[in-house]
Amino acid sequence: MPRKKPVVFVTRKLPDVVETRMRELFDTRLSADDRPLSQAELVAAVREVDVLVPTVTDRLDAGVLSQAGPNLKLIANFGNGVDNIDVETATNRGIAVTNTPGVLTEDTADMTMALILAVPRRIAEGIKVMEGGDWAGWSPTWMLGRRIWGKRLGIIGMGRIGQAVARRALAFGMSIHYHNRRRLPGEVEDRLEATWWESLDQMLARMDVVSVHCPHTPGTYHLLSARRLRLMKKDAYLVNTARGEIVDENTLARMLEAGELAGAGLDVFEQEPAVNPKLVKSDRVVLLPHMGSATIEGRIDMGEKVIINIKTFMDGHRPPDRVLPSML
Ligand SMILES: NC(=O)C1=CN([C@@H]2O[C@H](COP(=O)(O)OP(=O)(O)OC[C@H]3O[C@@H](n4cnc5c(N)ncnc54)[C@H](O)[C@@H]3O)[C@@H](O)[C@H]2O)C=CC1
Ligand SMILES: O=C(O)C(=O)CO
Repeated sequence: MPRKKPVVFVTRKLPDVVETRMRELFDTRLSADDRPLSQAELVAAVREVDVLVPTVTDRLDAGVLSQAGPNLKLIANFGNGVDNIDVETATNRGIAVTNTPGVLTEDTADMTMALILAVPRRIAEGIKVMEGGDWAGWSPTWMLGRRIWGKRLGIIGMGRIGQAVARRALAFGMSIHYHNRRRLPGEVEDRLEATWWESLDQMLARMDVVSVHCPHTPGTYHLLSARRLRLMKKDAYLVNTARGEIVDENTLARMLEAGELAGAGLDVFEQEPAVNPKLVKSDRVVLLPHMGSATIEGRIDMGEKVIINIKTFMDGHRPPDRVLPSML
């Protein structure tokens, strides 16, 4: 007799090709309307299904997980960051967690590099001028930004995305500096011409551009606290495509307003989709709606990873992208 297909609940609309394959392989319940689920809706889902496929917009906290039914064995996150899931509680309850690392590295690094270029070179302001029909012609002293070449880039979290950003920035003539939980092997440092800073505080005080690429965990919440943001040079720029919670957004907004930092490029925010109104008003920032990994190719690759993780797990093997609390 053929084995019963696992019941898989997908919280958001995924690319058609991914949904089609999921329907072929699993007893798949797709999102009826593409919107974040409420906590009550998540509870209803985890009570019933074998596998949940959430995204960054679904908060699977201890409260929700405590109500999981006996069938729930896997949370296969459609996303790299797992800060939307209480991995420890899930693991303690015998629910495995997987994510989608690697396939969105290059896309997110591209978007980061775009912000590293866009903010100092005032690209968004230039676009506004053109859209407003306000261009009075070239002038030697108008719309001057800051040169990228020769500047110091400080990367916080030199993992997959951090290193992919370093490769790009090196090609733009920036000098690469990084702070990471662990120092990289010598050959990787040599290839990236990267300087390691054991002290984040010391690195922050010397960089022209700081780019955030560590995960959001209890240990990195407000890693860029008010105190640390104030260590940055007044003419420095901050770029964050990791998670909003890593930066004290209110302090950042106040500092930008007061001219205590030159600018910021942000793809992620503390209370998404809400954005601090001071940031929205500021000419010193480029804001993006969490679109670091938003390519058609990337989203299909993420879907494939989710499918492989579910299939491997359901076939009784260790899924390739298992996340354990000790990894966070
Ligand atoms: N904007 C977007 O659309 C996307 C955002 N992301 C975010 O990017 C993050 C990083 O992704 P990957 O590079 O693939 O992860 P990764 O695990 O390869 O790299 C993270 C690095 O941060 C380091 N780290 C951890 N805690 C640290 C700390 N306290 N101080 C300094 N370094 C620390 C780790 O040692 C590791 O080297 C994800 O966790 C996710 O939140 C990921 C994909 C898309
Ligand atoms: O995968 C992630 O971590 C995201 O932020 C969305 O791609």
